[in-house]
Amino acid sequence: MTQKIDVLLTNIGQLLTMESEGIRKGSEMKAIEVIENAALGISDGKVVYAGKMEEAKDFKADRTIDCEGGLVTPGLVDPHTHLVFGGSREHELALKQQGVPYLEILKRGGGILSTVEATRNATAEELSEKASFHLDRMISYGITTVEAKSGYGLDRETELKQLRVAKKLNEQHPIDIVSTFLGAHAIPTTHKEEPDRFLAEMVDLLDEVKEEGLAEFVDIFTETGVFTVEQSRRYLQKAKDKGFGLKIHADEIDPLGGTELAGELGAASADHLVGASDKGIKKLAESGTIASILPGTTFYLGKDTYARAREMIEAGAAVTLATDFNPGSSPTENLQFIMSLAALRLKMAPEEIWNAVTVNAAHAIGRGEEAGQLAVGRNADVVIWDAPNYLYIPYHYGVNHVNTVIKKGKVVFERGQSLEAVSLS
Ligand SMILES: N=CN[C@@H](CCC(=O)O)C(=O)O
Ligand SMILES: [Zn+2]
Repeated sequence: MTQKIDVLLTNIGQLLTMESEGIRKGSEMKAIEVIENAALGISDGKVVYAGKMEEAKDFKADRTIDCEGGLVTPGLVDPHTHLVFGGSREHELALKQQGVPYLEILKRGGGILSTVEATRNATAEELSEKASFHLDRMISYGITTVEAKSGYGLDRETELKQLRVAKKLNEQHPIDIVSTFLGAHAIPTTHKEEPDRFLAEMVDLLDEVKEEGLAEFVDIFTETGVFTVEQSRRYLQKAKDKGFGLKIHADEIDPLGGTELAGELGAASADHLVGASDKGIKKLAESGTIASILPGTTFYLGKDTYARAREMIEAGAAVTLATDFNPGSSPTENLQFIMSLAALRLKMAPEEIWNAVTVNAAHAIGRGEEAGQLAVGRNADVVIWDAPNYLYIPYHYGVNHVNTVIKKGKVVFERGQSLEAVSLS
């Protein structure tokens, strides 16, 4: 019997549904379900069919999209970005080339602090227009859900301004935005000698952030010259008591022990982890805190040592990957490039990489039940790729392989001609 639906994707060479009951940890990250010669049915913004093409004959769709034998996957989830900020920092590239370290630029009042100044000076409209431009680019790269941190205000007014911009964009833009309060991103020059007083001011802001529904998570930069592990523990415990989920910029540059702290506090994720200790890795595996690895940042900071993803996976931890999109240490919206770095530098297997940017990424930002999978009944957030199979995306690096992006059943990005599929057929 004929069943009327809104959209039917036909002629899918490989369909990755990424169906998973929960977070994928350790060896589970190798699991991947591939349906060949598949079709995907969508109605009212939800997936109504994901299976073999020959079993989809009874669907009558308002719109049919021929995927030309290409790959179809869930929309990608980027679980760590600094989306809303003023200005840009291209002038820092020359300093980096001269060998000036990232933390030294910050110490001189540049780095994060220069973006703080630009963000304080920008109007909400200017910030929104700029962030919207970056969101459009993210969608074009296949990202349909993104986390966005504040942290370029370091004062009440500007932190709230950033978070309100993100909240409004979440309502207006097709992409789903999950907000994190990162008021503890750096010590402002006004509080240089009084980091504890500064953290107390940020704690005072938390009730307001909660009441206005401006953030679900609270994050802190635990790093040499920024906040100590002890300060981070006290700060995050207060945030946890107020009902926020936790995240930590942990062991990005110096191995201070932020990874252990994330596990100890039951954080949703510990992010960066380049200097994570053996003890920290063990703690991640035991605690269920997701290891959020940001290889684009290591690449852009010109480091040779990357986070020990293999050891984390082998210890049984769940790994996710993110762009860390920000104006200083990782100015890119291209999560596909991050997938290539994960293959080449982190030695992650393609199956692990796909689990990292879908299932685990969604869980890292509290969207495990909605995003990152194409099971019947879930949101139809879908990417149609100009690529013949899932191995192809990390392999052919540095370019955009997206053909079409569908968000909650609506086409939100279309490249038009399927260049790769044409040349690959
Ligand atoms: N390390 C701290 N925060 C960002 C960088 C922010 C910036 O440099 O503007 C990060 O995750 O890399
Ligand atoms: Zn970050």
